[in-house]
Amino acid sequence: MTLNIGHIRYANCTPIFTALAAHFDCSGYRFVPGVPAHLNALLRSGGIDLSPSSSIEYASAHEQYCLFPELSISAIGPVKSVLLFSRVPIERLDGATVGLSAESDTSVNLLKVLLARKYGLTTSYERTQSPLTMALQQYPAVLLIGDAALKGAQLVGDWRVYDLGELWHEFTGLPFVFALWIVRRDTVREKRAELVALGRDLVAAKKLAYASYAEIAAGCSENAWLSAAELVDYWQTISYELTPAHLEGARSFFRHAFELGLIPSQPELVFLEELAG
Ligand SMILES: C=C(O[C@@H]1C=C(C(=O)O)C=C[C@H]1O)C(=O)O
Repeated sequence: MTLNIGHIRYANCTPIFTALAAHFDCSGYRFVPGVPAHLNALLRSGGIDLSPSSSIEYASAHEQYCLFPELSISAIGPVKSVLLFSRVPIERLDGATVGLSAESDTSVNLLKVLLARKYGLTTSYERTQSPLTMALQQYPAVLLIGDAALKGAQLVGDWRVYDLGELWHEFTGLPFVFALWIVRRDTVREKRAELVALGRDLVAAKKLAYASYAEIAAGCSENAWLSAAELVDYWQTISYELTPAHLEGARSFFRHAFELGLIPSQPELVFLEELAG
């Protein structure tokens, strides 16, 4: 039975997907590319079975989902690819309308939590698909994620750049979990054995990837716009683990999001192996 797996088409996912394809039998998998917001919608509707996807998507519909253990896309401090570009110091955004990446669901809510709780600001938000320099003519500040943020950081302009992983770490002292590996419970009922095998292979692929970042960087398409050394540095910045500290960071984010009315409830973090067969 085929497993339909979301593949975030960002550089942050390249190591694990490359290692999975290089070392494991992927003939039972169909990979569905997309940006996180698109993959979140596919997960919700059953268009895919599982994906590394926005942690807030898990929180928003957790009755439908469970998680793979030991895997995430997180940061313990700066992340390099979730950036607020701002024409004014962040403290001066009170009353402003901030432009938001249309690709993100977690980071837009992280920004809302930080501006409200760390800085005590009241702000409005609008989604935008405009390129950075155009968007910054329309909004005093713009949030980008993924490859668009990495590319934005290469531009020189009259703006400040705030790294949301770093701001969260300053605020809480905790890791921030941007993406979890989210699995539909429907799929667990139908394809548990395939999911267990994939979860095991992904953890092994992660470890193989750690040992071969330079080789993966040399062979991947992203090195057309980010040097191999910068890619390795980026992957070493990201934390792909899901330790108790990561879980504490996720719970803390969900608590703030719930208190601000951004999610309907505070979810339990339920893992695949905890679901009855
Ligand atoms: C670190 C990142 O984490 C991501 C951010 C996401 C979001 O904001 O919804 C979702 C998946 C991750 O790719 C990034 O994309 O730069």
